[in-house]
Amino acid sequence: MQNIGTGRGNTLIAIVYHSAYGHTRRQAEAVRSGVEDVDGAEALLVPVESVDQNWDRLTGAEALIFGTPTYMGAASAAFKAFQEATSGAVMSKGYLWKDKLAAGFTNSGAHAGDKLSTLIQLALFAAQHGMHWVNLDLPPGNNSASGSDADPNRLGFWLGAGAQSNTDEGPDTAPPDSDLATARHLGQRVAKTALQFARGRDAASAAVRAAS
Ligand SMILES: Cc1cc2nc3c(=O)[nH]c(=O)nc-3n(C[C@H](O)[C@H](O)[C@H](O)COP(=O)(O)O)c2cc1C
Repeated sequence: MQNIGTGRGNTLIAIVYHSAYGHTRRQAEAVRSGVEDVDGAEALLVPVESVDQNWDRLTGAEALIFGTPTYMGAASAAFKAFQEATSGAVMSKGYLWKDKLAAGFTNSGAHAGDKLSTLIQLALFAAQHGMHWVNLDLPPGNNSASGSDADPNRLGFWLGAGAQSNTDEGPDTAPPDSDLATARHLGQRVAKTALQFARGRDAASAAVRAAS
C-alpha cells in the first residue's frame, strides 16, 4: 500500500472518474497534471470501470478527487454505481475513507447544465464518508467587461471544478483550455492541502511521542 505521510514516500492523491465519450477524461487528466505539479504528491487516475482492482490503493490515498459528467442534472449512472459500491467496499468495512480529503469536478454540454447539482452530490457523498471537502478557491472568471471564455473558472463555480464541452466536438477539442486549466488548479490545490494535512498529522504524532 502507498505511504500517505511525508518522509516515507509521496502523498497519494487518487482521481476516480467516469467518462463515456472522453470529455470528462480530459478534465480528469488535467486534474492529474495539477497533482503532479506539486512536489511530494503522486497522482493515481482510476476510471470507475477499474475501481474493483483499486479499492486498496484508494484506501491508501490521502485525498480522493471525484469526477463525473453531468447527465440529466446529476452524476452519470456509472459514477452513481461506484458511489453505491462504496457502501459495501468502504463504509461497512469501518468507514475506511474517514478524515481523508475530497474534492470534485464535473463536465457537461451546456454552460450551466445543472452542474452545481452534481458538485453538491459529490460533496454530500464525501460527507457521508466523513471526508473533508476541499473547494476550488479560484475567483469566478468571465464576469466583467474585460473577461472572456479564456478565463480560468469561466463557469464560476466555487464548490469544485466545472467544464463545458460543446456537444458537436470530440474530446480532442473540448473542453477548452480554460476549463482544463481550472481542473489543473483543483489538482494543485488538493495536492497542496493534502501535504499540509499529512505534515500536520506527522508533526502532531511527533509532539505526542515527545510528550510521553
Ligand atoms: C444521458 C445524457 C444526459 C445528459 N445530461 C446533461 C445535462 O443534464 N446537462 C448538460 O449540460 N449536458 C448533459 N449531457 C451532455 C454531456 O454532459 C456532455 O456531452 C459531456 O461532455 C459528456 O461527457 P463525457 O464525454 O465525459 O461522457 C448529457 C448527455 C447524455 C448522454
